[in-house]
Amino acid sequence: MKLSIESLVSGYGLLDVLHGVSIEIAEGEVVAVIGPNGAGKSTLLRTISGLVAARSGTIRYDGKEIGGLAASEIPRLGLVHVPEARHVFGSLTVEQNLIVGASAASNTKDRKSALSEVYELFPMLSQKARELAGGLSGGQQQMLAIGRALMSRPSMIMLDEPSLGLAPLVVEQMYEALDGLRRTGLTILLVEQDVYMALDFASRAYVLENGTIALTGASDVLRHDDHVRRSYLGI
Ligand SMILES: Nc1ncnc2c1ncn2[C@@H]1O[C@H](COP(=O)(O)OP(=O)(O)OP(=O)(O)O)[C@@H](O)[C@H]1O
Repeated sequence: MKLSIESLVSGYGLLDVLHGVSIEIAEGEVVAVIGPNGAGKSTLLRTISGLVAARSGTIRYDGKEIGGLAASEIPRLGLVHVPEARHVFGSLTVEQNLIVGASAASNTKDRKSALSEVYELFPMLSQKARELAGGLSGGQQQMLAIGRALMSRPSMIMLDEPSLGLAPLVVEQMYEALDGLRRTGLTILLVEQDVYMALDFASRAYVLENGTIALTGASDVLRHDDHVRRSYLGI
């Protein structure tokens, strides 16, 4: 397994948010986590990437326990997280923002080839390379945040609600761009409130409710599940 999480408990202060979550993602899989507001989806990604400490349970990445590692060590293992808040540097150009994402250990040649890979995936970023990131639209900033994460050449990426705050047409454009990313064979864990988009994009999904996995299955099966239809698809 690429990522294997067992009985994960985590939270903030006195509050437990995840109450024993177990999920598995194989190499090259595209998996979504869906669920209502406050279910703990972002907390799950933050715990995997070391921003929130796990209270118990195990998190294995490429077979290695990463549960106790610092947030700065995890991207070095090839696992990157694009958080909900995009945090692009508005006063830097698009290209400068991308360079910030390159691994500190990389040399100029590595950076150049990482840049051209990102530009190939997201041609819009290449067209706007010399423009200030602050002038980009929300959707373009989201793509920049994803492009920046790709600069370290990860083997797995976690995306937290890439559609948040974007107009429906922009969401569709962004998922078209993400389709190229999926076709590279990268392992992807996607947290998404837009359940239609999530089930279209991922081959499998977990439904997280109140900090526990309520349901899991292939996207095609979940799309026809009564609970998913009633609670998330409004059918
Ligand atoms: N930094 C924090 N400190 C304390 N409580 C937090 C913090 N971040 C989130 N929470 C609480 O943890 C619970 C789960 O939040 P989380 O953001 O993981 O949910 P979510 O499923 O991602 O929902 P959303 O889609 O609203 O982001 C919520 O009750 C939230 O209020």
